[in-house]
Amino acid sequence: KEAETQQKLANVVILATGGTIAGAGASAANSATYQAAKVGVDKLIAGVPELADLANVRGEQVMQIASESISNDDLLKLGKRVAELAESKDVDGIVITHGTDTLEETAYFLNLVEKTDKPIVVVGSMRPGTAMSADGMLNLYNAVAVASDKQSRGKGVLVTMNDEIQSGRDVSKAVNIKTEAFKSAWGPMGMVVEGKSYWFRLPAKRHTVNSEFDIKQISSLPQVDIAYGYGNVTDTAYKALAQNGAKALIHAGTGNGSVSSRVVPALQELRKNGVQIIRSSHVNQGGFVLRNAEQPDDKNDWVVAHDLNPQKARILAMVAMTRTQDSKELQRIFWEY
Ligand SMILES: NC(=O)CC[C@H](N)C(=O)O
Repeated sequence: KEAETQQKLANVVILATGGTIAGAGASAANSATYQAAKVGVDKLIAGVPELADLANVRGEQVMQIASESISNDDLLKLGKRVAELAESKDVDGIVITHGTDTLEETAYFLNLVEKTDKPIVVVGSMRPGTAMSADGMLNLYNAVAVASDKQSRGKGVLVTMNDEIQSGRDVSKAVNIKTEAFKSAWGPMGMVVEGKSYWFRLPAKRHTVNSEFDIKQISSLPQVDIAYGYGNVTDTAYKALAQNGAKALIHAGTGNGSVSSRVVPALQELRKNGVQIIRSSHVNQGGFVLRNAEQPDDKNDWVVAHDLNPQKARILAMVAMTRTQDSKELQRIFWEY
């Protein structure tokens, strides 16, 4: 009988990378003061025995770090392992446990480069498993539920936090400390309740199987950096980043990606020297940058990031620049993904 149920259940692999979902604090009252990336994947799985009702689950420890320390090489390593598993006949879905600080970057990266329609779900938690009202167990249960559900196929990389199913492209950490940390300007795609998914929206942007990018063809990512716009800003950071080897600079601009008159000449000069300039907005949850609004992008030969926040714009620029150095092509890619 047990063998029969196992056959019917989906096979889900949990790739663990660290973060608070693998965190541990000294006392149950430590919801914010604790060490991330302490608990191994087998212990995480053993902590939620109900996972066995949803899927045949097995775990792999890909790395064990706090997500603010994830490097481009880590992204490539994870992306390549996801692709290998997605090709395997006996894998139906993949869950990635991840720190929440850069979860949105990894989810968007995978959304761009994984050529599969199998569900890929990225999940984290805001409180360590040792804390009162820890959220990791339920978030993980929901992630495995979504990853084992055929309905989740072909919808791009997903994020399950706080009972919601979010698009990995759109979602961003908008609140810290609280468990309702992840929001999208365009709303969640659905809800997951007691192991069942309820869908309401589909992504309109190109992703996974419809993407022109493929992790198998990417062996390194170019250096792309971010500089922040604010009152009284100088061009020091922009120049220093370029001097240090940045192939593209993401301007984390004020408002609709506006650029201070003290910074404009440096960015024009850098573009002439071959550095791509990409204007985004650091407005929380709703930056929206249009070409030639605020700055003459056609004249300057700059690119706009549209609704992508600066950290997501960095991911797309890196992936795009593995294929093209042409600013018009880059702009097309920024409209389509
Ligand atoms: N809630 C979290 O996961 C944050 C922990 C840590 N800073 C990380 O991103 O991995």
